[in-house]
Amino acid sequence: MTPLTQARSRLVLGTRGSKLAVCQSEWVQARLKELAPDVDVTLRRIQTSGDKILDVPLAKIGGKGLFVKEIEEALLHREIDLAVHSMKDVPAELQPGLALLCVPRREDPRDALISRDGRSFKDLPHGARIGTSSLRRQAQLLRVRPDFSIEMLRGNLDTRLRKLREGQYDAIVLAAAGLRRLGWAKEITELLDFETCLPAIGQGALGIEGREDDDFVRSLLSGMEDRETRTTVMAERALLRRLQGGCQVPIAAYATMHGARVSIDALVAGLDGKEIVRERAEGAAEEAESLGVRVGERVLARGGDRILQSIYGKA
Ligand SMILES: NCc1[nH]cc(CCC(=O)O)c1CC(=O)O
Repeated sequence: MTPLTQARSRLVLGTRGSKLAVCQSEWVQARLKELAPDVDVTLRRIQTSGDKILDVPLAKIGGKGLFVKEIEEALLHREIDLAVHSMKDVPAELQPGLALLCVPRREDPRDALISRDGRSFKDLPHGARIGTSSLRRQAQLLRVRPDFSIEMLRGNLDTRLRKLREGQYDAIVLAAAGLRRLGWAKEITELLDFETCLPAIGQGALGIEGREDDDFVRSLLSGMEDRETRTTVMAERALLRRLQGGCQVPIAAYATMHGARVSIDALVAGLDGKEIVRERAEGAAEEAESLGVRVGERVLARGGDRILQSIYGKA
């Protein structure tokens, strides 16, 4: 092994500064303390451009990469040794030389409705003001409740909840996983089922990124790896790469595993945000490898090509 991948007694874990990012990073730090008590892991906060630019929807400023660019640079410059991401914020492709060294067990992937007066989704008044900047959430909510008035909402979870409490919205939609990790599950009015709102790719899952040749960190993290989460999230991300999705084209997908079979529910909102294509792509992965199931033509052909046609007009 090269010197830089040898055992080290100190590691630096890079994290964004949001409450959720720090909470997720501290959880990994605590798990590493259990798994490797002799290794000292310190957190280093790194502000990303996605954290700085808060006054426009992500779709307009370049999407997911804004939450990881500066962190990946710190990894490549060896300023940090690992970083904890929400998988839904990780672009389809990582920077060369970097890898997801660990994918722990997934939290609840569903979206959650938080309404100001506790009213459920179906009881929200006609024309209710719903706070979300996610095209994926917007397209699916309007399909069921075209009367809703969707209004932009960005910022960290605490900011979004504050804006709701201040009366700027009748309800907002957030990922249940983030609320649960912060101990705010009591804020949830209703968990939205997959028929109403299919999750973002990777929603509820964490990914721990590091240098792909860092066998030491990879071995430390192996005790936190969850094979089923890795396989299903990799299947969703393979679909993301095939559909070249991102914030601009609202894609939702959720993969489940039954033995060695992986099935993916995928949804792509038409470019006008109105037409919804919902397909269920069934497919048997010859083997669900630890690096993630191969999302072969068979899986996509059963559903993906119709999805591709809905976006690009071609298989
Ligand atoms: N950039 C927003 C973001 N990234 C990850 C989560 C939630 C945590 C997760 O999905 O694991 C959230 C908040 C939200 O969508 O409500």
